[in-house]
Order: sequence, then C-alpha cells, then structure tokens
Amino acid sequence: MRVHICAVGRLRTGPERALIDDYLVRFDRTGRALGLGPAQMHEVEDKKGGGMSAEATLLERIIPKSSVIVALDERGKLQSSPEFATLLGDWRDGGRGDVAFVIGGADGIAPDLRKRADFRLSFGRMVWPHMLARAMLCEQLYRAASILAGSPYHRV
Ligand SMILES: C[S@@+](CC[C@H](N)C(=O)[O-])C[C@H]1O[C@@H](n2cnc3c(N)ncnc32)[C@H](O)[C@@H]1O
Repeated sequence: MRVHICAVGRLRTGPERALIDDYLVRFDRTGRALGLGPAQMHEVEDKKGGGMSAEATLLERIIPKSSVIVALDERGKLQSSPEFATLLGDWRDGGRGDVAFVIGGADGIAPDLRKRADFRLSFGRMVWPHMLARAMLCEQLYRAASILAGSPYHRV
C-alpha cells in the first residue's frame, strides 16, 4: 500500500525538510517488508491567495482515486501510536488501495474535503504549523511501521 502525503505548501531546505526526509527513508526501509510504502510527497501551492477552497481544489486533483483519505485536523480523532499502527495495518489489509494523508495550509482544510475524508486524525487539540504537522506525521508513520514490524523503536 502506497502512502501519499498531500500537503499545502512547498517544503524548502531546512530543519523540517531534514527531519521529514529522514523519517520517510526510515519508514520506507521498515515498511517495505510489511507491504507499507513507499511514501510519496505531493505538494500544492495556491499563489493567488484563494484560501482553503482554492487549496482544496488543488488537493482534490492530487489525491489518488480510490485511496483512503485521512485529513489531519486538530478537531479529529486522537490515536495512540499502537492504535495508529493498527489503523495503518487495517487500511493495508482492507484492499481499498492507497492511503492519502491530507495536510491543510494556514486556514486549514476546507469543510467539504474534511467531510469527504474517511478518517480525521488529530495530533492533539493544539494547532501546529503545517510543516511541523508534516514532520510529526512522518515520524508516526515510521513509528507505526516499527510497531507492526515488532522492532524496539517504540517503547511504552
Ligand atoms: C496551521 S494548521 C491550520 C489550522 C486551522 N485553524 C484549521 O482550521 O485547521 C495547518 C494544518 O496543519 C495540520 N494540523 C495542525 N495542527 C494539527 C493537529 N493538532 N492535529 C492534526 N493536524 C494538525 C492540519 O492539516 C491543518 O490544516
């Protein structure tokens, strides 16, 4: 099952990029034997300042058809890391295709796209900058793969 990260904003060279690249390499390496990955990053940018509805139009174009859509949203559902690992395994085994994680921009994800999502995932009720949310997602993907692989990275 391929994992798509569909995000608003272009990641420039810097500390977030280093973190994200590192966790995605680790995720791909750990996930390969589990049928998870590779992870692909898709970015959109609305240069005309059309806000979340313009961003949603661009996001809709890059979300692969028939993928499970997971919207990252602070109002979504909280998961422990083992619960998230189980979800990822279930999506892989469910045979629906790929999974697409959607990360909004400064205004968030437009309501229609949020409603269309199969799952809304929260990293807590605080709002994080989108690039940090991206880095946190990549770490949790690696952690989930490690949990499913039974490797000792995750400790309770
Ligand atoms: C700066 S936030 C936008 C927050 C905005 N208030 C909203 O209504 O969503 C940019 C993006 O980062 C992600 N994000 C930020 N905090 C999050 C959290 N606690 N849990 C999950 N995703 C989060 C979401 O995808 C959000 O659309």
